[in-house]
Amino acid sequence: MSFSQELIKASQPYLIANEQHPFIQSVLHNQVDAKALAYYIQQDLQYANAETIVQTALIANSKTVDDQRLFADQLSRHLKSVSALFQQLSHNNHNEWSQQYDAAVQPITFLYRQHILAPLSSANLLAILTPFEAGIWLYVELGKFLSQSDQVHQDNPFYPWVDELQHGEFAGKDGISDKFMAIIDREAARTTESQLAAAKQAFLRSCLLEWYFWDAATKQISWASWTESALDGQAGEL
Ligand SMILES: Cc1ncc(CO)c(N)n1
Repeated sequence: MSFSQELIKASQPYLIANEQHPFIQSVLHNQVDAKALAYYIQQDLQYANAETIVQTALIANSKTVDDQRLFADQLSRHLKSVSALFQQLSHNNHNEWSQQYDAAVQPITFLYRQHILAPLSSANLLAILTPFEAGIWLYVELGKFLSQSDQVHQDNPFYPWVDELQHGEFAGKDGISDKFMAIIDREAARTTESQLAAAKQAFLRSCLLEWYFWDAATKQISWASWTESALDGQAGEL
Protein backbone atom coordinates (compact mmCIF):
# COMPACT_ATOMS: atom_id res chain seq x y z
CA MET A 1 0.00 0.00 0.00
CA SER A 2 1.40 3.42 -0.89
CA PHE A 3 1.63 6.07 1.80
CA SER A 4 -1.19 8.09 0.23
CA GLN A 5 -3.39 5.00 0.16
CA GLU A 6 -2.59 4.51 3.83
CA LEU A 7 -3.63 8.12 4.52
CA ILE A 8 -6.89 7.72 2.62
CA LYS A 9 -7.69 4.46 4.40
CA ALA A 10 -7.00 5.88 7.87
CA SER A 11 -9.10 8.97 7.20
CA GLN A 12 -12.30 7.14 6.13
CA PRO A 13 -13.99 7.49 9.57
CA TYR A 14 -13.25 11.23 9.48
CA LEU A 15 -14.68 11.51 5.98
CA ILE A 16 -17.88 9.76 7.07
CA ALA A 17 -18.14 12.06 10.10
CA ASN A 18 -17.78 15.10 7.80
CA GLU A 19 -20.46 13.72 5.46
CA GLN A 20 -22.80 13.25 8.40
CA HIS A 21 -22.18 16.67 9.91
CA PRO A 22 -25.41 18.75 10.17
CA PHE A 23 -23.90 21.48 7.97
CA ILE A 24 -23.22 19.05 5.09
CA GLN A 25 -26.57 17.35 5.68
CA SER A 26 -28.28 20.75 5.49
CA VAL A 27 -26.59 21.33 2.11
CA LEU A 28 -27.86 17.94 0.97
CA HIS A 29 -31.43 18.90 1.87
CA ASN A 30 -31.13 22.45 0.56
CA GLN A 31 -31.71 23.85 4.03
CA VAL A 32 -28.48 25.70 4.62
CA ASP A 33 -28.85 28.26 7.36
CA ALA A 34 -27.98 31.70 5.96
CA LYS A 35 -26.09 32.70 9.12
CA ALA A 36 -24.04 29.50 9.07
CA LEU A 37 -23.20 30.03 5.41
CA ALA A 38 -22.20 33.67 5.98
CA TYR A 39 -19.90 32.53 8.80
CA TYR A 40 -18.45 29.80 6.57
CA ILE A 41 -17.77 32.23 3.72
CA GLN A 42 -15.97 34.70 6.00
CA GLN A 43 -13.93 32.08 7.82
CA ASP A 44 -13.03 30.04 4.75
CA LEU A 45 -11.66 33.19 3.11
CA GLN A 46 -9.34 33.48 6.10
CA TYR A 47 -8.41 29.80 5.78
CA ALA A 48 -7.76 30.37 2.07
CA ASN A 49 -5.31 33.15 2.98
CA ALA A 50 -3.35 30.65 5.06
CA GLU A 51 -3.45 28.24 2.09
CA THR A 52 -1.84 30.97 -0.03
CA ILE A 53 1.00 31.24 2.48
CA VAL A 54 1.42 27.43 2.55
CA GLN A 55 1.66 27.38 -1.25
CA THR A 56 4.36 30.05 -1.32
CA ALA A 57 6.28 27.82 1.13
CA LEU A 58 5.76 24.80 -1.16
CA ILE A 59 7.32 26.78 -4.01
CA ALA A 60 10.16 27.99 -1.79
CA ASN A 61 10.95 24.49 -0.50
CA SER A 62 10.81 22.67 -3.84
CA LYS A 63 14.02 21.13 -5.06
CA THR A 64 13.17 21.18 -8.78
CA VAL A 65 11.80 23.72 -11.24
CA ASP A 66 9.07 21.21 -12.20
CA ASP A 67 7.80 21.12 -8.62
CA GLN A 68 8.05 24.90 -8.37
CA ARG A 69 6.00 25.28 -11.53
CA LEU A 70 3.34 22.82 -10.35
CA PHE A 71 2.93 24.64 -7.03
CA ALA A 72 3.06 28.08 -8.66
CA ASP A 73 0.41 27.11 -11.24
CA GLN A 74 -1.81 25.77 -8.48
CA LEU A 75 -1.33 28.92 -6.41
CA SER A 76 -2.42 30.98 -9.39
CA ARG A 77 -5.56 28.84 -9.84
CA HIS A 78 -6.25 29.04 -6.11
CA LEU A 79 -6.18 32.84 -6.15
CA LYS A 80 -8.48 33.00 -9.17
CA SER A 81 -10.98 30.46 -7.81
CA VAL A 82 -11.06 31.87 -4.29
CA SER A 83 -12.47 35.21 -5.34
CA ALA A 84 -14.78 33.83 -8.05
CA LEU A 85 -16.27 31.08 -5.86
CA PHE A 86 -16.71 33.20 -2.76
CA GLN A 87 -18.25 36.08 -4.67
CA GLN A 88 -20.78 33.62 -6.06
CA LEU A 89 -21.52 32.09 -2.64
CA SER A 90 -21.89 35.58 -1.10
CA HIS A 91 -24.24 36.61 -3.89
CA ASN A 92 -26.37 33.46 -3.45
CA ASN A 93 -26.53 34.04 0.29
CA HIS A 94 -27.45 37.74 -0.15
CA ASN A 95 -24.24 38.89 1.54
CA GLU A 96 -22.29 41.92 0.39
CA TRP A 97 -18.98 40.61 -1.02
CA SER A 98 -17.01 43.65 0.13
CA GLN A 99 -18.03 42.90 3.74
CA GLN A 100 -16.86 39.28 3.71
CA TYR A 101 -13.16 39.62 3.20
CA ASP A 102 -11.91 41.28 6.37
CA ALA A 103 -13.70 39.24 9.01
CA ALA A 104 -11.92 38.46 12.27
CA VAL A 105 -10.33 35.00 12.43
CA GLN A 106 -12.46 32.97 14.85
CA PRO A 107 -11.20 30.16 17.16
CA ILE A 108 -11.51 27.04 14.96
CA THR A 109 -10.24 28.91 11.91
CA PHE A 110 -7.34 30.11 14.02
CA LEU A 111 -6.52 26.55 15.11
CA TYR A 112 -6.78 25.13 11.62
CA ARG A 113 -4.70 27.94 10.11
CA GLN A 114 -2.02 27.39 12.75
CA HIS A 115 -2.12 23.65 12.05
CA ILE A 116 -1.34 24.05 8.33
CA LEU A 117 1.17 26.87 8.93
CA ALA A 118 3.06 25.09 11.73
CA PRO A 119 5.28 22.89 9.49
CA LEU A 120 6.53 25.85 7.44
CA SER A 121 9.54 26.27 9.72
CA SER A 122 10.58 22.65 9.04
CA ALA A 123 11.42 23.52 5.42
CA ASN A 124 10.34 19.93 4.65
CA LEU A 125 8.15 19.42 1.60
CA LEU A 126 6.35 16.32 2.94
CA ALA A 127 5.61 17.97 6.30
CA ILE A 128 4.29 21.15 4.65
CA LEU A 129 2.28 19.49 1.89
CA THR A 130 0.53 16.71 3.86
CA PRO A 131 -1.79 18.67 6.24
CA PHE A 132 -2.64 21.13 3.44
CA GLU A 133 -3.45 18.36 0.93
CA ALA A 134 -5.69 16.69 3.54
CA GLY A 135 -8.08 19.65 3.31
CA ILE A 136 -8.10 19.52 -0.48
CA TRP A 137 -8.61 15.75 -0.53
CA LEU A 138 -11.48 15.98 1.96
CA TYR A 139 -13.14 18.77 -0.02
CA VAL A 140 -12.94 16.73 -3.23
CA GLU A 141 -14.50 13.75 -1.43
CA LEU A 142 -17.27 15.90 0.08
CA GLY A 143 -17.90 17.43 -3.34
CA LYS A 144 -18.23 13.89 -4.76
CA PHE A 145 -20.54 12.87 -1.92
CA LEU A 146 -22.82 15.87 -2.46
CA SER A 147 -22.86 15.64 -6.23
CA GLN A 148 -23.44 11.88 -6.31
CA SER A 149 -26.44 12.34 -4.03
CA ASP A 150 -28.11 14.01 -7.02
CA GLN A 151 -29.87 16.25 -4.52
CA VAL A 152 -27.82 19.43 -4.90
CA HIS A 153 -29.07 21.52 -7.79
CA GLN A 154 -28.58 25.06 -9.06
CA ASP A 155 -31.18 26.50 -6.70
CA ASN A 156 -29.01 25.43 -3.74
CA PRO A 157 -26.86 28.35 -2.51
CA PHE A 158 -23.97 25.92 -1.98
CA TYR A 159 -24.19 24.57 -5.53
CA PRO A 160 -21.17 26.58 -6.85
CA TRP A 161 -19.00 24.97 -4.16
CA VAL A 162 -20.04 21.45 -5.20
CA ASP A 163 -19.66 22.34 -8.86
CA GLU A 164 -16.21 23.84 -8.36
CA LEU A 165 -14.94 20.74 -6.57
CA GLN A 166 -16.26 18.36 -9.20
CA HIS A 167 -15.59 20.19 -12.40
CA GLY A 168 -12.79 22.48 -11.43
CA GLU A 169 -9.13 21.63 -11.25
CA PHE A 170 -9.37 19.67 -8.01
CA ALA A 171 -10.89 16.26 -8.71
CA GLY A 172 -10.08 13.38 -11.05
CA LYS A 173 -6.91 11.80 -12.36
CA ASP A 174 -5.43 15.08 -13.59
CA GLY A 175 -6.78 17.04 -10.65
CA ILE A 176 -4.50 18.74 -8.18
CA SER A 177 -5.43 16.43 -5.29
CA ASP A 178 -4.00 13.37 -7.08
CA LYS A 179 -0.94 15.35 -8.19
CA PHE A 180 -0.26 16.42 -4.61
CA MET A 181 -0.75 12.82 -3.40
CA ALA A 182 1.84 11.68 -5.99
CA ILE A 183 4.35 14.18 -4.59
CA ILE A 184 3.53 12.99 -1.06
CA ASP A 185 4.28 9.38 -2.14
CA ARG A 186 7.52 10.42 -3.85
CA GLU A 187 8.72 12.27 -0.74
CA ALA A 188 7.45 9.52 1.61
CA ALA A 189 9.66 6.98 -0.18
CA ARG A 190 12.76 8.84 0.96
CA THR A 191 12.02 9.81 4.52
CA THR A 192 12.14 8.29 7.99
CA GLU A 193 9.44 6.32 9.85
CA SER A 194 9.07 9.07 12.42
CA GLN A 195 8.54 11.73 9.73
CA LEU A 196 5.93 9.48 8.10
CA ALA A 197 4.13 9.04 11.41
CA ALA A 198 4.14 12.82 11.98
CA ALA A 199 2.82 13.46 8.46
CA LYS A 200 0.04 10.90 8.94
CA GLN A 201 -0.99 12.46 12.24
CA ALA A 202 -1.02 15.91 10.61
CA PHE A 203 -3.23 14.58 7.76
CA LEU A 204 -5.75 13.08 10.18
CA ARG A 205 -5.80 16.20 12.35
CA SER A 206 -6.67 18.27 9.27
CA CYS A 207 -9.60 15.91 8.60
CA LEU A 208 -10.68 16.37 12.21
CA LEU A 209 -10.37 20.16 12.00
CA GLU A 210 -12.49 20.08 8.84
CA TRP A 211 -15.30 18.59 10.94
CA TYR A 212 -14.85 21.33 13.54
CA PHE A 213 -14.86 23.93 10.75
CA TRP A 214 -18.40 22.87 9.77
CA ASP A 215 -19.33 22.72 13.42
CA ALA A 216 -18.01 26.22 14.08
CA ALA A 217 -20.10 27.55 11.18
CA THR A 218 -23.20 25.75 12.42
CA LYS A 219 -22.78 27.18 15.93
CA GLN A 220 -21.12 30.42 14.79
CA ILE A 221 -18.38 29.93 17.33
CA SER A 222 -16.53 33.15 18.02
CA TRP A 223 -13.98 34.41 20.52
CA ALA A 224 -16.89 36.37 22.02
CA SER A 225 -19.12 33.27 22.37
CA TRP A 226 -16.21 31.28 23.82
CA THR A 227 -15.44 34.05 26.27
CA GLU A 228 -19.07 34.33 27.30
CA SER A 229 -19.40 30.58 27.98
CA ALA A 230 -16.14 30.46 29.91
CA LEU A 231 -16.77 33.52 32.04
CA ASP A 232 -20.36 32.51 32.71
CA GLY A 233 -19.01 29.28 34.14
CA GLN A 234 -21.12 27.25 31.72
CA ALA A 235 -20.16 23.65 31.23
CA GLY A 236 -17.84 23.80 28.30
CA GLU A 237 -19.06 22.67 24.96
CA LEU A 238 -17.20 23.76 21.86
C1 LIG B 1 -11.61 24.64 5.56
C2 LIG B 1 -11.14 24.32 4.18
N1 LIG B 1 -10.56 23.15 3.93
C3 LIG B 1 -10.14 22.84 2.70
C4 LIG B 1 -10.26 23.71 1.68
C5 LIG B 1 -9.79 23.30 0.31
O1 LIG B 1 -8.96 24.19 -0.28
C6 LIG B 1 -10.87 24.94 1.97
N2 LIG B 1 -11.05 25.86 1.01
N3 LIG B 1 -11.30 25.22 3.22
